[in-house]
Amino acid sequence: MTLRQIAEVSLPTRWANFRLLGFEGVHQGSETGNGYQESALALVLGDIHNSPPVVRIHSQCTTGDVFHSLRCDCHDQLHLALRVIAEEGTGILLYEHQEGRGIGLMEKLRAYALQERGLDTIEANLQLGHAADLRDYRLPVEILRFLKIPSIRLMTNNPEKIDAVAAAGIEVIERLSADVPGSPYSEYYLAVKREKMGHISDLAPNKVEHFTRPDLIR
Ligand SMILES: Nc1nc2c(ncn2[C@@H]2O[C@H](COP(=O)(O)OP(=O)(O)OP(=O)(O)O)[C@@H](O)[C@H]2O)c(=O)[nH]1
Ligand SMILES: [Zn+2]
Repeated sequence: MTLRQIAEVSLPTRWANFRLLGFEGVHQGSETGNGYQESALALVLGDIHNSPPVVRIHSQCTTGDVFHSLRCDCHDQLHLALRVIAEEGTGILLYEHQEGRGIGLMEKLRAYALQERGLDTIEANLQLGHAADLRDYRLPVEILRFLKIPSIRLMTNNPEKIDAVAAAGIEVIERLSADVPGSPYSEYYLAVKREKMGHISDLAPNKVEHFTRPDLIR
């Protein structure tokens, strides 16, 4: 992958005055010559080279991030990460555009519709012909390399993110919990992440079997 920095600007927010860096990653084509491009944002605060910074790799979730959907925990996780980085005075939030665990927004809506008919998040993806999780973390890892970050404190409950960062040679010296309180609308979704996707969580209220129907309360 070839990484290109697009621009660096100031981004004052309610939490802190971040530096916002845009990046484009160009994946070289295979023998067919079909390459593709993806983009990501890095919100950077403070001196990230003084000690291993807090890093959050956040996957785009339009429904949660923009519209504050209660079906998932994304909105609260995004705010938690920005707040913790502001409190630490230093850190990096990487916002990558693999919406819907990589299937895209329209396919995620199709998956939501299937969930309203009783499937869980994994079953819905599979029914649509997708893997349970299509994401890879090459672009965020390349950005960390570009920023010359050898070791980090990673905020996540997803073991795959920890493994992807470590496999790329960036040391994860600490995992910070990404737990946020759920809602009645997200309980089932969170239980499936814990029990079927191996996500780590200190909040373990209900088991998947406890639910007689998906997380949708009409
Ligand atoms: N396909 C699909 N994607 C979903 C669904 N609900 C949320 N997402 C997407 O899931 C992504 C967030 O991933 P999560 O599995 O919630 O959490 P994570 O990023 O893997 O793990 P953490 O670092 O602990 O937050 C975002 O891209 C959301 O758009 C769903 O029901 N189906
Ligand atoms: Zn979400």
